[in-house]
Amino acid sequence: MSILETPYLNLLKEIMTTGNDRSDRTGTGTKSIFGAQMRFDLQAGFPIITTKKVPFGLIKSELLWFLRGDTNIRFLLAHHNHIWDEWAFKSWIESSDYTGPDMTDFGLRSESDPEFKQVYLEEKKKFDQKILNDDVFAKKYGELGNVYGAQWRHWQTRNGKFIDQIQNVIEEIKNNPTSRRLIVTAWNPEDIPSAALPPCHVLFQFYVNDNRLSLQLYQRSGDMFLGIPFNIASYALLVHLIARETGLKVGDFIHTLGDAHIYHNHFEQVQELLTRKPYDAPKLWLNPEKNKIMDFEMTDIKLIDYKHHSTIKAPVAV
Ligand SMILES: Nc1nc(=O)c2c([nH]1)NC[C@@H]1CN(c3ccc(C(=O)N[C@@H](CCC(=O)O)C(=O)O)cc3)CN21
Ligand SMILES: O=c1ccn([C@H]2C[C@H](O)[C@@H](COP(=O)(O)O)O2)c(=O)[nH]1
Repeated sequence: MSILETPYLNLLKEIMTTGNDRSDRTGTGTKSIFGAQMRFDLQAGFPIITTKKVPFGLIKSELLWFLRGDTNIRFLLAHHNHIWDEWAFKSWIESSDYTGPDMTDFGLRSESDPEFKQVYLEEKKKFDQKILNDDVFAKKYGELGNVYGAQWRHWQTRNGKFIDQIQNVIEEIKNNPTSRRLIVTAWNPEDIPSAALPPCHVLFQFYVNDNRLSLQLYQRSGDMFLGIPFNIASYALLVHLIARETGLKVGDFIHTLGDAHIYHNHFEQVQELLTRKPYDAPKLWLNPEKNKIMDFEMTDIKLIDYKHHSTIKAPVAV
């Protein structure tokens, strides 16, 4: 059987050997190429990376969070998902309400200074607890602004109305499957200056052929080691969910990247990953009793036979 993650492994190799050395916003430094594409046949299995352990539970809770139109990290914390913490924490420590120890540049500093890392982890733990237990605090500091959930489900128009792009595209897929306008965009130029992190997965388009639903994503910036395995699994899951609601089978997921990069402090991890032999891809199980994306909960979504190598830890660039 062919190995589903081959396009991912090949792209890692290509960036390691031909990538440009570039400085970046986070001060970490990357090797990067511009313009790349991976294609995954979703009939052949579920494209989750097997050469390291990818925490699928976090991917499920993040996607359900987007689909709820939620932009507050409280829902994620309640599901033990911490992948968005740093960006909320940043707005907290930069606010005038924060009076704790100096947290300037906490991302990079905690990598080089173990003593500081302890102080930082303590502060972040307190922050997370406060988000979970204090409604007023959560409303003010758990909010990430107009991130994916907001743009997908309640894009705000000039005249104060809201557009539900997900509901609209589902209707269009059902009623007008050959449409070439089956698009959802998260990139709203008006919101970019105020966003904690401008959207990385910027725009996606659906395509229906032979009763199969395909999706192509344009991602402007991809952290190949940490972010991309999440993004691949997340969009593959989205195709399955929308296919379920529209009564279609799954087709391809095509992942198109702008700046595809590997951070300098991920090189060793990437080398280690590339020595590993991938396993056959698992299958996705969706609760057969559910048909509407909004009805899906964590326990309605499972991977069957996800065989994988061990976790490889890597620091996230903030
Ligand atoms: N530099 C950077 N890379 C990203 O991938 C990224 C951002 N920033 N900012 C926004 C989101 C948050 N994302 C993240 C953040 C952290 C992990 C991460 O640390 N993943 C670990 C597991 C974490 C855990 O188990 O809690 C991994 O091994 O995949 C992954 C994606 C993706 N995005
Ligand atoms: O879903 C995501 C979200 C973020 N990333 C990565 C890509 C970059 O490394 C950073 C974002 O930094 P920018 O300077 O805004 O490009 O996060 C990802 O891979 N996937």
